[in-house]
Amino acid sequence: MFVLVNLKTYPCDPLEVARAVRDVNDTTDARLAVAPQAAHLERVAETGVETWAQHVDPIDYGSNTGHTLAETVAESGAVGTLINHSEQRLKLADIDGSVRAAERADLETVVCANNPAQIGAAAALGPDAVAVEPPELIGTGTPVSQADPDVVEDAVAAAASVDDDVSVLCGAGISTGDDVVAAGDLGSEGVLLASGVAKADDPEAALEDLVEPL
Ligand SMILES: O=C(CO)COP(=O)(O)O
Repeated sequence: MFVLVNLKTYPCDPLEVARAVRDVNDTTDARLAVAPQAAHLERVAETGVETWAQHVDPIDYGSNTGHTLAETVAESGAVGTLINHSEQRLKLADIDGSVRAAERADLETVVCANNPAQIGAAAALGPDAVAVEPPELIGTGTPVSQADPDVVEDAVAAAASVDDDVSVLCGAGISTGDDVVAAGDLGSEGVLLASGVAKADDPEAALEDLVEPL
């Protein structure tokens, strides 16, 4: 299972979480990675943890003030990027452009989507993976794998019907090892989570709990 920890703009110490993700990764067969804010990418990557960006823009080098260029993200040490997170929604053409920009920079891609229909559309753009995250469950602590198992199974079916090579993650409310196991049982190849680790008093303990049954 792939466990991708999105730090959003939570007021956590990104280096503390990065070191915890790195250290717990060394204890498990699961693959763990962290997605800090763009301004923290370089320092987080220097810890040796697998580092992802939260977003790249559908742009190339040039006059794009305030944008995030995929090549700069890669130079900062990221190996992948989220695209179209529920808190950073893009138009379809821009999702496509961001996937192409990430590919140009050799970044792995996870395109997020709200529901199975959008997952099918996202999979058609040829990312490495898609992630289904019902917005109403994000940050609630109520895991999508329990509250809405159909949405995960339907997302897996939607992606497979478009492109078998696109893996499916799920997210929203995931915070325990049981939630991760339930996600896997529904056909998900990984989970995307945030508050369960970024807002935990002890992020390393939270991560150990997440991977314990894997
Ligand atoms: O948006 C999410 C991950 O990108 C999910 O957030 P929570 O894990 O806080 O529900």
